[in-house]
Amino acid sequence: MSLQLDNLSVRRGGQTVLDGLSLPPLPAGSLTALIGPNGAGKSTLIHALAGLVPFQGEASLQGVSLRQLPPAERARRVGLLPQALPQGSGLSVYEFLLGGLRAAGASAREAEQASEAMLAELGLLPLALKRMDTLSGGQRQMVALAQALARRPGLLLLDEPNSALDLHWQLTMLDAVQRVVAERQAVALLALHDLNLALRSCARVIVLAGGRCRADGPPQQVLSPSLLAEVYGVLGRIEHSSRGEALFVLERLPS
Ligand SMILES: Nc1ncnc2c1ncn2[C@@H]1O[C@H](COP(=O)(O)OP(=O)(O)OP(=O)(O)O)[C@@H](O)[C@H]1O
Repeated sequence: MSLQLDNLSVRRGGQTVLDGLSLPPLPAGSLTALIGPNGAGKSTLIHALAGLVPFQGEASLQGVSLRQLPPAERARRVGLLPQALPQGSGLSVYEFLLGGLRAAGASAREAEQASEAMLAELGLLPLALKRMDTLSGGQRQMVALAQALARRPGLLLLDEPNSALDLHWQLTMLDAVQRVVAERQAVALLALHDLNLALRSCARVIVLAGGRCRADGPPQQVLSPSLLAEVYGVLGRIEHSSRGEALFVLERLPS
């Protein structure tokens, strides 16, 4: 499985938001971070790949054009965690997961098994019978991610999956994403602002700015002080802890 983007462009509101994006294939089995400043086009790329925003050019998963997939097949193959989370509803968490799986074509029995297994794997069983409209923002994000993961799609598109999560849940969720992606040999693209999570969990980082790819490669190579200054307008650097972990240090604005 791999995801190929070739000359992908998106116009929104009369502006070119993604400008002829071509990338070496995104591999299966590991996480790719999509980083870049606010307004760079990260969510737009994720929405285009999920079929929510029209695009020019080509995007194909294992040689199959995403644009040509019928909606039901696309729902089966592509799992999306949007930045704007589902609003509360009267559904229970368990029913919400079941609904996502059924919409992606699972039988009732498959949906029940996959929902229970994913809630158990993520430690979310205590929330199973809670109504969606009684959850906190972070709990809703966990449940929406659980729904995307439970379907075990070939392409996972996660838009800031950790933005509402506390430290424990950030690691729980990213580790679960890594497990599912490795087991399923799925392609995973995660829009992230937290460079330390990109360093910890992602094999590759794509830096978007102004709708174009400014850098692409292993995080420790890509996240150089000069790139951070150019793309974000900040002074920052990567340091290594005494245990060898790469850590991003945000210093200050340039004087
Ligand atoms: N529905 C829309 N209509 C018109 N323009 C839009 C729409 N959604 C986004 N844009 C524009 O597209 C550009 C890219 O937005 P996008 O949300 O993809 O950026 P992003 O990199 O995800 O930003 P952030 O980090 O702030 O979430 C921005 O200039 C934004 O104003």
